[in-house]
Amino acid sequence: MERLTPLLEASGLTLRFGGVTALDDVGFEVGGGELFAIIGPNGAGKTSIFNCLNGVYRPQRGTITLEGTSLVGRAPAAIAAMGVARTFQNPGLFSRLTVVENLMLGRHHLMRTGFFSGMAWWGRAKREEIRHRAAVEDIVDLLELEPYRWSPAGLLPYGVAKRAELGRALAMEPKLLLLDEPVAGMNLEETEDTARYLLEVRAELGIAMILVEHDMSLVMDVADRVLALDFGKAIATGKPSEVQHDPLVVEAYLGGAA
Ligand SMILES: Nc1ncnc2c1ncn2[C@@H]1O[C@H](COP(=O)(O)OP(=O)(O)OP(=O)(O)O)[C@@H](O)[C@H]1O
Repeated sequence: MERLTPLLEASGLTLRFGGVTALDDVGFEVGGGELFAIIGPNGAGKTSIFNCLNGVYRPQRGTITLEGTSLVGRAPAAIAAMGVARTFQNPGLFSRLTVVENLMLGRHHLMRTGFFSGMAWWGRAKREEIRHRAAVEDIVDLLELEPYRWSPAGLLPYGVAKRAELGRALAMEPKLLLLDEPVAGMNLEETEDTARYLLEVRAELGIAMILVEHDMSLVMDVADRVLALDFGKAIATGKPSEVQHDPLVVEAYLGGAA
């Protein structure tokens, strides 16, 4: 039977910093529309994987392909333009701009019309503007950002700022979204809201997501599959319930807590 090509394929990833091996022969695949989580104790290599995926680090060995096209050696901006978006632990919004303006900026790379061509082709520029505004409105609806649409991002409560940052990443219309600890610093209610929004993004938009997260209950609730890392090595991959009970994973976490 013919095997479908996964959206993202990483194989043999090895990343060293001097004597430290941050990633040691790590491989995984993410399918279209899949919510894939990466877990592991502090220093296990989770952030290093994100930095390899988005071109901040170049692994010494291994391959990464998005729809069959290699990402290794490409600059972060080129990888973003290929459809890989990322959110950060601390929201990186423009604090003086409103939520809607921040979301519009997320669409900047999709905008074709510059100022002068906009003057010459007013009709086309107008149609493009309407299309971008409609796409932003869909995200405002999906993430329930309506009450905050005119608020400067710098004045948003923390949980809402993280949601607006998710919105800005979605506005890029990515194929793959990298979420770096999306519930770090959130209270229980904000965490539950985030879980709901992530599930809605998957259901409504079908965007594949990779989630790095310390909050195990969130991972267990939302992830389709989980990769567990320890000391830069992949120690388990599978359904959340399988990985949670894997002896190597239990040992890695208990070892870390001892
Ligand atoms: N720029 C760097 N220079 C030197 N060592 C690094 C660098 N980045 C990461 N490392 C090392 O690589 C290893 C993996 O780090 P990484 O940040 O990927 O882990 P992590 O799983 O994301 O940890 P945390 O949960 O604490 O964020 C660690 O030993 C770390 O000290």
